[in-house]
Amino acid sequence: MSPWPFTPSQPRDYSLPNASWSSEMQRLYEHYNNLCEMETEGGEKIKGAWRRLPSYNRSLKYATGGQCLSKLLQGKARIFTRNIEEQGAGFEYVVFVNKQEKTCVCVFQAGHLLEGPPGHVHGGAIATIIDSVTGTHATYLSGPVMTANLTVNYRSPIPLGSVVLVHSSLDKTEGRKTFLSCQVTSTDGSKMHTEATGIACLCPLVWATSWDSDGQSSRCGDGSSYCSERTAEAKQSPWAVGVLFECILFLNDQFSKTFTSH
Ligand SMILES: CCCCC/C=C\C/C=C\C/C=C\C/C=C\CCCC(=O)SCCNC(=O)CCNC(=O)[C@H](O)C(C)(C)COP(=O)(O)OP(=O)(O)OC[C@H]1O[C@@H](n2cnc3c(N)ncnc32)[C@H](O)[C@@H]1OP(=O)(O)O
Repeated sequence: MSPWPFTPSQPRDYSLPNASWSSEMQRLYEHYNNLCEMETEGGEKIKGAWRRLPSYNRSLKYATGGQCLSKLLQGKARIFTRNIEEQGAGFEYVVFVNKQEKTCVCVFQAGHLLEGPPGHVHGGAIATIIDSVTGTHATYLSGPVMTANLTVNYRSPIPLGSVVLVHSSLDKTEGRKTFLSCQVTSTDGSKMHTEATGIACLCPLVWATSWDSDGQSSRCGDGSSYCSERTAEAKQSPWAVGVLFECILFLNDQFSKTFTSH
């Protein structure tokens, strides 16, 4: 055992295949994964248009500088979609983004703990996966965001255990706001299960600090500036932002305790 309590551990990436994945889930994972890397005529491997985003079960633990404080302050916190231990019982999903097209696709297999109507996925679980995919997409494009608005239209029920595709696309950006559209379809695209639109709002702190030294805004609605590269993976967040978020969460917790104990 290490004498140092904050020794970094290797995070588990929850978006990699596991034994619960159906053959369809596995097939689609391989399909998009193959698009992440291309082979030239000379046999050289180059980056493809798509990129798989890793996924962890805690939001700040793996941010640079976040993992130390998160052991103290966020011991029991878990990302909602990754908090069921049993493989295949909850949300099994993997997210891929296409940087050039500013689109995003998630391969989603819904487990038995997500039941709503008998044999079908709960509407809240569908909204959750949509929120997670559009939130991840907006974060990739614009930086750390909060969902300000999510409008969901349920068109046809999703059978439990089935695999569906969650497509997210960028409609526009306006100041701090990123507007996205989302469709949940069958894997062959023939059936529309759910349609949604959402507005993700860049966190005030990030907005306030997203100015380059030359006075130009570096916020990145066009997905081309620095934040698109640094935000999708929490690992790449600046440590100061991680520490600040942890402190905000800690203070918030302390205030809540103070007010509920009287
Ligand atoms: C604690 C910090 C957490 C930070 C997270 C950091 C990193 C994330 C990292 C990785 C993410 C990876 C994966 C994502 C996975 C899951 C995603 C889950 C996402 C969620 O599950 S997240 C929880 C639910 N979410 C909330 O809990 C938000 C509660 N809310 C607020 O925190 C405020 O409401 C806020 C911040 C949204 C805005 O507040 P504010 O004070 O900063 O700014 P303000 O009100 O001025 O709005 C600015 C402009 O947005 C327009 N606007 C505002 N609200 C609107 C609405 N509803 N409809 C249409 N437009 C709206 C205004 O009209 C104005 O527009 P304009 O600039 O044009 O005037």
